[in-house]
Amino acid sequence: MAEYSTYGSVAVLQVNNPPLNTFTRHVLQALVSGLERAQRDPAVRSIVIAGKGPTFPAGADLEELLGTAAAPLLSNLRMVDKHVDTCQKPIVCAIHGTALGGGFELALASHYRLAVPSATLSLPEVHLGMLPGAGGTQRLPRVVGVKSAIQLITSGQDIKAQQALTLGLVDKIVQGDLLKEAVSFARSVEGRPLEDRRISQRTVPDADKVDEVVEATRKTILRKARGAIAPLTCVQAIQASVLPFAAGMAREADLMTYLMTSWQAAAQQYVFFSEREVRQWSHPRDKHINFRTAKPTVIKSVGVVGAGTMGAGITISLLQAGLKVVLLEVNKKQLDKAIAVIQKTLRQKSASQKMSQLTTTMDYSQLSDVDMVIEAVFENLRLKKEVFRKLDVITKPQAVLASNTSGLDIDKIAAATKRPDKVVGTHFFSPANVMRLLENIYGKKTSAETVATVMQLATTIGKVGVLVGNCAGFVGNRMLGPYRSEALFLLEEGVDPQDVDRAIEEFGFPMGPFRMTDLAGNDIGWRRRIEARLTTEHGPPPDTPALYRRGDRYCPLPDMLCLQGRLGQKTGAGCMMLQEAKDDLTENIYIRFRTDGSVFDLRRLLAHTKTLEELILDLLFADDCALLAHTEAALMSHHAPSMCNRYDPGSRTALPDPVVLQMIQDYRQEHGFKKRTISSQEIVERCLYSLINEGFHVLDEGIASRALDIDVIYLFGYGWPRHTGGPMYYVERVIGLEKLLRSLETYSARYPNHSHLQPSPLLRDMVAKGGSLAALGTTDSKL
Ligand SMILES: CCCCCCC[C@H](O)CC(=O)SCCNC(=O)CCNC(=O)[C@H](O)C(C)(C)COP(=O)([O-])OP(=O)([O-])OC[C@H]1O[C@@H](n2cnc3c(N)ncnc32)[C@H](O)[C@@H]1OP(=O)([O-])[O-]
Ligand SMILES: NC(=O)c1ccc[n+]([C@@H]2O[C@H](COP(=O)([O-])OP(=O)(O)OC[C@H]3O[C@@H](n4cnc5c(N)ncnc54)[C@H](O)[C@@H]3O)[C@@H](O)[C@H]2O)c1
Repeated sequence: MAEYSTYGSVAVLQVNNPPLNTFTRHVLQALVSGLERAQRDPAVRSIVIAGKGPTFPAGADLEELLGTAAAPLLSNLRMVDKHVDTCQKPIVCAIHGTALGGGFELALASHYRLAVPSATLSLPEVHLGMLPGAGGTQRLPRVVGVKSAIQLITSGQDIKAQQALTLGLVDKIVQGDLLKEAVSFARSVEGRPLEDRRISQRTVPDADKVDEVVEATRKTILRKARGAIAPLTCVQAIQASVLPFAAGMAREADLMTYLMTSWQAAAQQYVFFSEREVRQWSHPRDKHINFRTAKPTVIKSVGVVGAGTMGAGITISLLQAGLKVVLLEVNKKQLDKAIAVIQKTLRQKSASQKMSQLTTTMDYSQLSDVDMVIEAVFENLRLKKEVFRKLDVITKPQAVLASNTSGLDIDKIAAATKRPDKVVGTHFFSPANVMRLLENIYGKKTSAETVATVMQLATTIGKVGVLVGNCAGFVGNRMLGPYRSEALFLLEEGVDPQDVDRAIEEFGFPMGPFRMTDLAGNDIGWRRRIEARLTTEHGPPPDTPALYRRGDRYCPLPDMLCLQGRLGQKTGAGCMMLQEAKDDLTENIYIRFRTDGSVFDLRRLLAHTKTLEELILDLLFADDCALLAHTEAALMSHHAPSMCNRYDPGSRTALPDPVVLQMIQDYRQEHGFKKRTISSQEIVERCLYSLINEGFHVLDEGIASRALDIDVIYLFGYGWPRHTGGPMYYVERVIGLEKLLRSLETYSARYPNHSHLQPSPLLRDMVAKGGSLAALGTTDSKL
């Protein structure tokens, strides 16, 4: 637990609790005993504390901190702190690996800190809904000042050894044998006075500015982590660092107790463990196929097809993980743009050697040797099938073929190949090199080996892979459907898009549904609805009532906006919408054919001949890249106005757009909707409860095997606020399943045509029988 040895006058205490040397009560007890022994032994004149194996202690053991062992753990932790802080012999911490939380706090309580260059230090407790409760909020500001301490503690960010040296958090970077160096360092400081080495005895350097700093950061925190109590509580504790040390420690302890007993701490710790548990996947249809039994294929090289927004991001992720990538694109201009984006991003990460792992091409035969292909072409089934047919012929037979589709049928795509067992969905989220989620979708014929391969790929590239079944929209986008519909219905009844966004953002989302649609592009959903024949490029399908589709309520407002060319703010850089362009609804889209230089009005072409998708497909399969480039350039030069908001040039701040507000008002009048006042609570409930209700359907159908899979998808892919634990956790632990059921019953009685408000049978069943979401997925009953 903590091995004791001596090297002449130096006692060495090595924490040995593999794999992370976390502090359990027994480890701490062993540390206390070791410190007492070293203090008692007159031959010992200095002490070194280190971690055995791969790391210095990574903090308190969460299983114990959260369980019944919390009290002895905490009392032992305080005892260690006291022993270290008052020790009359110099204590040197020798840091390697990750000195996190309580581990870093132990180091701060010691007199000297040495670290290897690769060491990382951090106080990540805020991510667990807590604060650094072993003196971290009191000692860190005494070294780096209140301003930096607030920044480091409320972000929980990593501090690399070199930065720690600059900040004065470590005294020396050790290049050679850490333990040997630490022992010799300890020997060199024996007998020196210790009072000025005790951080607890120092004063906070920027104490006079504390109120000013706190006020400024409080605003940022309120904006960035709306609804989360831990960051603000951390600030309160740090604020107390200007008090005498003992008073500050007492304040820290009180605030820590408050946080540890909060529902948010429990929610965030659930998130921590769920993020790890999703790796322990099992095939929902056959539990014998799981992370233990299925062996992944080794992937060393990956082909990426399509160098658009997603293709470029996916390529960056793969290169950063050290994989070889062949990036294929049919549009030369787009390829050049993607290369520039990739180069720039990797340069920022000073990873120039990674560029040498990239081959770019417009020739499919270059994919003949890759271990896997990830397709990221336009979201069109016909095109994707065509691409997979081609890939099936060109790539080696054992290569895995994955699609980054946002929701198309994986089985239909697989059917275009002679290797459906090797076809799988790998749904990345935009920006693909930043967003942590990888939603992996197995089809009917996807083999266990293929599933294991893409789940392993997620880990290799630092993503959180979640395995889900195949259905329209899979888990994430399918659940988003009802949420978006309900947001639109709220517009009909009287609220403005900004009201909906505000309510959802106050709940904790970084962006409400309308700002999100503006950012992603309103045309994405429009194309999907056109493909699903819910609408057409010219308006509702013939003989279709304006407000109904297939018997269900339908809000055509987004289609109407698209028809007016209000396609939303494109995600590409510098694509802010301009007011002048937005009001020009008569603007046309032109295609210039290279062959004869003639210009066609795309709208007229669409009206008389084909759909936009079909037209683009024809152009693609004309195998004339220059022609495609012209088409895309023409499409891009069209200044599409935003859907609901106005964006001043160069700004991302969404402003209400009077044109849209007027349009909604006219729409209400035309369809006889009476405007009424709607509370934020109703907005949040109707949007989020309908999303969560769909989550119950997803579980019922076995599309997701566990509630935690859904939570992880929403936390890592959709910006669901982390402090609430995810949609399913939140509803079960905070709202209560019974309350959810009653609310859905009330809303569905009021809106009988909103089918997504009808409570799911699984929810009813669970409320009736008192079942728990956590227990779902541990039996095969529903799968
Ligand atoms: C008045 C009150 C006083 C209170 C005093 C409070 C003291 C202090 O302020 C509180 C803390 O220290 S809070 C703590 C502050 N510290 C943190 O927040 C550190 C959190 N940990 C991490 O950030 C990462 O695990 C590392 C970067 C350490 C390693 O990353 P990696 O190499 O990718 O490895 P991996 O896959 O991530 O983990 C491997 C296995 O270990 C498991 N496990 C991990 N940490 C655990 C823990 N603390 N515990 C238990 N288990 C923990 C993990 O679940 C996984 O289990 P599985 O069964 O194999 O799935
Ligand atoms: N953009 C998002 O937010 C997002 C998120 C998740 C998933 N997706 C999915 O990822 C896929 C790509 O989306 P995107 O946003 O990157 O699209 P995009 O329009 O930015 O890029 C698509 C690229 O594919 C290229 N392409 C078209 N046909 C090709 C072919 N036959 N061979 C090679 N390249 C071809 C196009 O030239 C274009 O550069 C879609 O299936 C989409 O649904 C998108």
